[in-house]
Amino acid sequence: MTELQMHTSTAVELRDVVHIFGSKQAQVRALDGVDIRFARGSWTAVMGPSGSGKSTLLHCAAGLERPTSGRVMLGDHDLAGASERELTQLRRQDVGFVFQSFNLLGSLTAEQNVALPLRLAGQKVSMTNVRQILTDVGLGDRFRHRPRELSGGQQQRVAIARAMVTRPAVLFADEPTGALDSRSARTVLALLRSMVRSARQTIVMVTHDPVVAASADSVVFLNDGRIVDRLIQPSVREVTDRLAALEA
Ligand SMILES: Nc1ncnc2c1ncn2[C@@H]1O[C@H](COP(=O)(O)OP(=O)(O)OP(=O)(O)O)[C@@H](O)[C@H]1O
Repeated sequence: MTELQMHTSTAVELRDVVHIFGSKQAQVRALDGVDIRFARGSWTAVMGPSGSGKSTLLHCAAGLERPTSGRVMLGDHDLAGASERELTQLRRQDVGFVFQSFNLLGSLTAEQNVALPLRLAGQKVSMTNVRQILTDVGLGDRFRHRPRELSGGQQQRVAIARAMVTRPAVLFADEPTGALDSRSARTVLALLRSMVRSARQTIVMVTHDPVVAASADSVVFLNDGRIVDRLIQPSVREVTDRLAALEA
């Protein structure tokens, strides 16, 4: 049995999801009937041309955006029926995010930023654990630094540490290696792999980089708000070729 075949349960599922932005005169159909299932303990990269709907897919899957129609299941929870309060609770307990903009709080140190999701969820904060995660992302000597005292790549790693600290069932990441040099990117990709392998966490990641995408178990391709292909354990070359064909 392959690693992929062992994944039995579903972490996230989108069923016929449509998402329309804007009013009648200027409507954009960002997602146009998306059906996809992300198995527990799997790592999926989402790729596609600019404007194809990748971020919208991530936001709908994570419950940050309510789709215009269709259903989103997060584990056993149907997000369509969830109240704002239930959604907030789900996001705090079951979901981690890494955004392109990092979203760190400028007045807090790196370790305070990482500890924040635990505090918000009312969980006990172990500073040893927080510092271990910061050390894992290569910031063992930056615990007390504030975001403005860190480089863009270091801030991105704090954001990754913060998303990992609650050990979320699903981690959603938008360009998680976008601001990193190739060495830091490799460290982060190895961390993501270990989350999937040892803790059976699920990762859904948007990326423009074929090398990063090929680190995942599978790569989903979007075009004009529709899923047009899915490659299982592709090579960098296969990803590059498929993307080039879509962007042509
Ligand atoms: N808040 C919004 N209001 C109106 N249109 C939007 C909004 N957000 C996104 N869109 C439109 O929806 C479509 C999909 O956007 P989305 O950000 O999901 O694409 P993407 O594939 O992530 O793009 P990129 O690779 O450039 O980040 C685009 O045409 C975009 O202009």
